[in-house]
Amino acid sequence: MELLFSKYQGAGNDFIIIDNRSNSFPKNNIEIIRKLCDRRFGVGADGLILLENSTKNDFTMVYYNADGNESTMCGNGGRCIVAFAKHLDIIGDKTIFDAIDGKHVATIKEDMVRLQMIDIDKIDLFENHTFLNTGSPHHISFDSNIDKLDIKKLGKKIRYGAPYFEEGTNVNFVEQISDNSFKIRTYERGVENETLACGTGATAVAIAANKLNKTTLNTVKIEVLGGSLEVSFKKAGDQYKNVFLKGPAQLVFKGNISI
Ligand SMILES: N[C@@H](CCC[C@H](N)C(=O)O)C(=O)O
Repeated sequence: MELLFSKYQGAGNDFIIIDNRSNSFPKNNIEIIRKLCDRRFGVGADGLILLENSTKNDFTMVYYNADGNESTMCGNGGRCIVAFAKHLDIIGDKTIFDAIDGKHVATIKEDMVRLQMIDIDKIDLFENHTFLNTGSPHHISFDSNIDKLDIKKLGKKIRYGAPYFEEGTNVNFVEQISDNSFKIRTYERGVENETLACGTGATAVAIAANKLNKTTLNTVKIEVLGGSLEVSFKKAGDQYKNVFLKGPAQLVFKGNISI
C-alpha cells in the first residue's frame, strides 16, 4: 500500500501526519507506525498523527508515540495538525478539534499556532519535584545547570521508577533564566529519549513555576532545544484556566512511502 504523508515540526518536535478521513490507515499495526517513525528504516519522527473525521468539530487528532503505541495528548503535535488542517483547507485561521483529552480551540497566523490546553486543577508538590497532567503526565524538577545533565539516563530512571513504572511519565529538567523565562530539557515517554521540545511539558513547567512562586507572571517563555514556546494562563484560585501554548508549526516535507 502506498501512503501519502506529511512531515511537520514544532520547535523541533517532529511528526508524521496522515489524512485518515477515509479510515484506510492500518492504525492497529504497531510495527508499521514504529517503522514509519524510525529514523533509519522509515521517515523518522517523534510521533505519528492521524487526522480523522469528527461528528461535532472540524476534525479529530489521534496521536501515536514513536514506539507505535497510541498515547495521551501531544501539545506540539496538536499545533502541527492545525497547520496541516489549514494546508488541506479543512479549516481557516481558527479551529475547534477533538483529541484524546477533549475539545481544543486553536488559531493559526502564518506558521504560529496558539492552542488551548486543558484546564489544570491538580498539581502534586513534592520535596524535589512537581507532578501534573496537562493532557499528558509530567514530572518536573528544577536544577541549576541542565546543560550538563545526561537527560536520557536520568529521565529513563524516573520514567520507569516508582510511582510511575510501566505506564510511565514524561520527565522535565528545568532551569530558570529570568522572572518569566525557563529553559527545559524533556525525556519523552514513548520516544524513550530526549526530544527537542515537548508542548505538554512546556505547559506543565510554566504552570508548576507559577504554582511554586518562581514566576508571578501569567505569560511564560519556555526555551527548548529546538526553539521557543510561550505559555499563558489565568489563575483562578487553585485552578489554571485559559491555558494556551503558542509556537511555530512548520511543514518539513511531503512524500509517499510503501507500507
Ligand atoms: N511531544 C508531546 C508529548 C507526546 C506524548 C508523550 N510522549 C506521552 O506519551 O505522554 C508534546 O508536545 O506534548
